[in-house]
Order: sequence, then structure tokens, then C-alpha cells
Amino acid sequence: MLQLRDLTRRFGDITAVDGVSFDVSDGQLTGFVGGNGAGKTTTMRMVMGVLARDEGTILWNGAPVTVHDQRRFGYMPEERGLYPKQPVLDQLAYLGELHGMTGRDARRSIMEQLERFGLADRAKDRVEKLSLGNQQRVQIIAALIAEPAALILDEPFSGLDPDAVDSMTDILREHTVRGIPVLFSSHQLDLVQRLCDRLTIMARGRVVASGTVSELQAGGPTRYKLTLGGDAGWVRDARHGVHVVDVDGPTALVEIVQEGTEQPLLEEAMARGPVREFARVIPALSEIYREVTA
Ligand SMILES: Nc1ncnc2c1ncn2[C@@H]1O[C@H](COP(=O)(O)OP(=O)(O)OP(=O)(O)O)[C@@H](O)[C@H]1O
Repeated sequence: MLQLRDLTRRFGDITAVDGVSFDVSDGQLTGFVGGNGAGKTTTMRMVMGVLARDEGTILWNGAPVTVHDQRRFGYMPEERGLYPKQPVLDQLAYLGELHGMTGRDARRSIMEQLERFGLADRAKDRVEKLSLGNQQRVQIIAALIAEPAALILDEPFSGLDPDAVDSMTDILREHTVRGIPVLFSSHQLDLVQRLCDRLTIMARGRVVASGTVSELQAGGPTRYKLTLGGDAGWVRDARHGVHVVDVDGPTALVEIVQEGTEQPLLEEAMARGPVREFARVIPALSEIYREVTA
């Protein structure tokens, strides 16, 4: 388990990461989201030890993380970092050997991964000859070499086509099933909502929300959609302790300001005519994201 405690990093006058704390638990896929410049990459670099921290602690299985621990983490950096002129297989095999694998084992395991990503026939091509999406696939394989103890992936899904997103998802799940903690950043909120067990949202260097998607949804406003047989305009004037978010023809979206106030509203609606629908609206992650980062 990886625990980040009060991590802070400044660049001159800018505090890029400001007292960030959250956990990346064993066997969980933790999504890391936030707008451009929120501080995700800086946080991940500190976890990997490629950037020094000004304050704070990183714990790996309860003890301060060591360089030896960090070497066992699979890392996909934002800046990527493959050599464009070197052939795919040679380059990955070299990385495997740096991790202590024999050349033979490294090549076998890499060929398996290339096969999975549909890249086996490109093994001898130079990296620069591959499309950006395929270079991205090779980067992912680089992070997975040598059975990592944790995975820290900076936007691993960016630039991938739907097939590669599926392969990537399968691979991450295979790691979490084996108990490995996985942290990945992404701007694709629908993907994060679908995939991750937990997520941490950053804005302006701070953590603004953290938890499972359901926990974050439960913490958001309670909204109901009311659809009537006739026009719903009267809801705007109703005094039921509800806040009217929107009215569109026969449909009104209301926010419950005080618990229990939805009942009188429903009763009034039924007294006025047919009610086609009265249902709780669970906010999408994108709505929660907009609220907590505003
Ligand atoms: N080496 C650096 N020198 C100066 N400022 C930096 C450096 N690295 C990051 N920053 C600043 O720190 C802040 C956080 O940047 P960071 O790259 O961590 O954000 P991010 O959440 O990863 O953004 P994105 O989603 O755009 O990748 C930004 O204001 C950025 O300009």
C-alpha cells in the first residue's frame, strides 16, 4: 500500500502540490484526476523519487519509501522517454535487463505483451516509425516489465484507440487482482468512472475530493427529476424547501435543500395532474468534478 502524506512541492512562487494526502491501496485501481496544472504529474514524480519533495512523507507498506522500493514501481512518465531511433524489442529488452531479467526472459515476456497489444510484427521497427498510439502501447509495456510492485501511470489512456483501451484495462485489472496498487491519471472522466475503484481529485495543488465513485456521488446534492403530464412551470413557484435547478416543458430538475421535502412536492404534483416520473438523479462523475474543482 502506498500512502502519501502532506506532500508539498514548490517551484519558485508556485506551490504546485500543497499538502497532498491520499492512499493507493493494494489491489485497487485508483484514478487521479484534475485539470491542467492541478499537480498530478508533480505528485507522481515525487512518488517515483524523480522529483524531490519540499515537505511530506511517502509510505510504502507502512515504512518510508526507499529508492529500492521505487525501483520496483512500474512508471509511465508524462514525458514518456523512449529512444525514437532504437528498435522496440531491443529497447524494451534493455529495460528488462536493467531490472535484472536475463535477456532471454525479457524478450520472451516482452514478445507476449507485444502480441497482446497487436504489435508483435513491429518488434524490430524503430520506435519513431510507430504511430503515436502504438508508441503509447510500447510505453505501457515498458512500465510493466519485471513484475512491478506498484504501478504509477501518468495518463496511460491518452491517445489509445478503443481496442488498446480494452487491452490496457485488462492488463491493469490483472495487476490489481494480484494485489498490486495502481495509480493512474486521466482526463477521461467517463473512463475513470467506469474503471477505478477509488479516485482522488486535485485542483490548484490540493486534494478536493477522494473516495469511491459512489461515495463521491452520495456526498453530492440530492436531486430529483419530476416529469408531469402537463407543463412543470408551476414548480418554480412551489414553496417546498427545494431548489429548482431547471424546468424544461413537462420536466423539472429539483435539488432537495432539506431532507424529506421531496414528499410535499410530489403530493402537490399528483394533486395537479398525472406524474409520469419522479426519480432520484445520481450525478455523473463529470458533474461532481465540476462542483469540487470550481
Ligand atoms: N519543473 C517545473 N518548473 C516550474 N514549474 C513547474 C514544473 N513542473 C510543474 N510546474 C508547475 O506546477 C504546476 C502543476 O503542474 P503538473 O504538471 O504537476 O500538473 P498536472 O496536474 O499534471 O497537469 P496536466 O494535466 O496538464 O499534465 C503547474 O503550474 C506547472 O506549471
